[in-house]
Amino acid sequence: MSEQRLRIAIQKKGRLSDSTVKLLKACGIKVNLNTQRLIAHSENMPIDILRVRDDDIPGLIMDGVVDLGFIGQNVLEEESMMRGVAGEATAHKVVKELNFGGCRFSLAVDNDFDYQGVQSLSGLRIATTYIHILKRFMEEANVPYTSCMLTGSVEVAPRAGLADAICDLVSTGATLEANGLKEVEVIYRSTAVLMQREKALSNEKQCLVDKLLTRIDGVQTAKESKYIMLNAPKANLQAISDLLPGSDLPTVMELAGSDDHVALHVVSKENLFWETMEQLKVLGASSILVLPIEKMME
Ligand SMILES: Nc1ncnc2c1ncn2[C@@H]1O[C@H](COP(=O)(O)OP(=O)(O)OP(=O)(O)O)[C@@H](O)[C@H]1O
Ligand SMILES: O=P(O)(O)OC[C@H]1O[C@H](OP(=O)(O)OP(=O)(O)O)[C@H](O)[C@@H]1O
Ligand SMILES: [Mg+2]
Repeated sequence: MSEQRLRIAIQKKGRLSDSTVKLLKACGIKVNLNTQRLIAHSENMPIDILRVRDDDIPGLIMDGVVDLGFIGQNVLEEESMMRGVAGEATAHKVVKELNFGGCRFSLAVDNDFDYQGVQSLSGLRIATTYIHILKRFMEEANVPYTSCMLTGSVEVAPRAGLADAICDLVSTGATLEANGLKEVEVIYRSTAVLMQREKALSNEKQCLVDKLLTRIDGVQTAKESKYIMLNAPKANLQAISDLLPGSDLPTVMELAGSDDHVALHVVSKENLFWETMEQLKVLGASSILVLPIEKMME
């Protein structure tokens, strides 16, 4: 691997992989990730993509072996605490928060457990993957407990008799429900982030990182924005514009053959909900189109 090429670590297979690969592609990085190879070289930029288990990504950045890494904040936090205890290097920079991988790290117990607050867990055994984040929470709450470290299938621990409670990642809550568990305490909220090694990069590499960060902003803003087109009666133009969420100034255009209606186009920073569309309709708007935006640069 050449020192001149930017090294980016991504999760090989799992919850973050698809969104990360999609983001890299949307940023214009051409790379063939259809093979099983650990390292993939971009065809159009001096970038190498390393595909590893997510647990390994923070360490690779903290040891300066890799320049950038896409990782869940929960894994980053856990690794930082673990290395802190072991006296190992933890320095890094979080250079971008990402709009995927959103989840919470929560305590959960059996549905029939009489939970009266975190004190109810006193002296019990809690299964988790992220033992340090759990430890910090329980110490702050001053509740003694025993931890049981499991790297997967944490939700089955109570039924299997391995633990009395669990602390695991939750998004929809479907996995908890399927295992007869209820969420009782959210102890950490996480999204995916882009992290960079602490030691300065060469000018060329840093320029490339800056370009990538601008492109990520462009992709993320575009994803949250919509291009809205509609026809509106001139009499209600102001009322209609006021209803459009977080929008820039609209473009108003003549409609061929109509004296009392105009076409209105606007980029909105938020999605347009059905309720708002119905209100627009009441104000006389018609032919309302809400279109996705692929890229943006402001
Ligand atoms: N249900 C979820 N919804 C959204 N994001 C999630 C969810 N579960 C986990 N995540 C986020 O995605 C990250 C990766 O989750 P995943 O389940 O793929 O990890 P893993 O099984 O540890 O993978 P690996 O094999 O790479 O170690 C988590 O650390 C968390 O930040
Ligand atoms: O609240 P939910 O939407 O049900 O999501 C929560 C589940 O998602 C994650 O696991 P994942 O499905 O990624 O599989 P894994 O256990 O193999 O990591 C997490 O570890 C939970 O088990
Ligand atoms: Mg993992």
